[in-house]
Amino acid sequence: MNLQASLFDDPGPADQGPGPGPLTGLERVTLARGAWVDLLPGWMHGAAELFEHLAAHAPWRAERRQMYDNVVAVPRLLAYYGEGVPLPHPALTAAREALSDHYQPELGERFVTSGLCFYRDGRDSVAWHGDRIGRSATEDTMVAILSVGEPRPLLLRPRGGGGPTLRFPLGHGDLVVMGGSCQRTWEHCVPKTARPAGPRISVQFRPRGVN
Ligand SMILES: O=C(O)CCC(=O)C(=O)O
Ligand SMILES: [Fe+2]
Repeated sequence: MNLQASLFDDPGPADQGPGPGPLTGLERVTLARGAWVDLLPGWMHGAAELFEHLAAHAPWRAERRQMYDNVVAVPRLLAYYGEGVPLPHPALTAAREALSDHYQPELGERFVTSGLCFYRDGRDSVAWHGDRIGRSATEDTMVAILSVGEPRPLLLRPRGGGGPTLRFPLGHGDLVVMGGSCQRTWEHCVPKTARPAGPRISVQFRPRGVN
């Protein structure tokens, strides 16, 4: 059999569309103050196809927020899927369920909500914050983030200072999970950049009551 024929005969993973790989390669980085992050580059297969699907089909909203005396545009597009609301691609459902199965023994519950952010270019960003609305203000929890599209750095620093800023470039199907006290004792951001930056979509999976 020649190579060409064998390639056409083999319905490899690429023919099955986007989907998450195994979570066996996860690597944990232990941070100070009871926080940690788990990392798995390239977890989502077909990440480019998934990016195109989400960019075209998620119900993107451009939000505006009161900022002191002004109403300003939130510098990214947002979409949100609450508990029980079907996700816009089966690869995201598979990702959420795989994460839930993997982390349930440690987390004690499942990931149920999905927030999406679309960073169209380097002017889009999210400022320093912890996801501290709800139970995460007082309890350890986890927020799992899948990134598709071009990489943008996710930065982490201890809340209130006292340590170096860590930098994780995330895109192309990469997974990061922030765990332990990370939302209370650390902050994260995706900074603006003057350098050319291609579009990135992040999908944040969270347990009930964590925002
Ligand atoms: O886009 C990201 O990776 C981070 C998004 C984020 O921190 C949030 O939506 O709370
Ligand atoms: Fe966040």
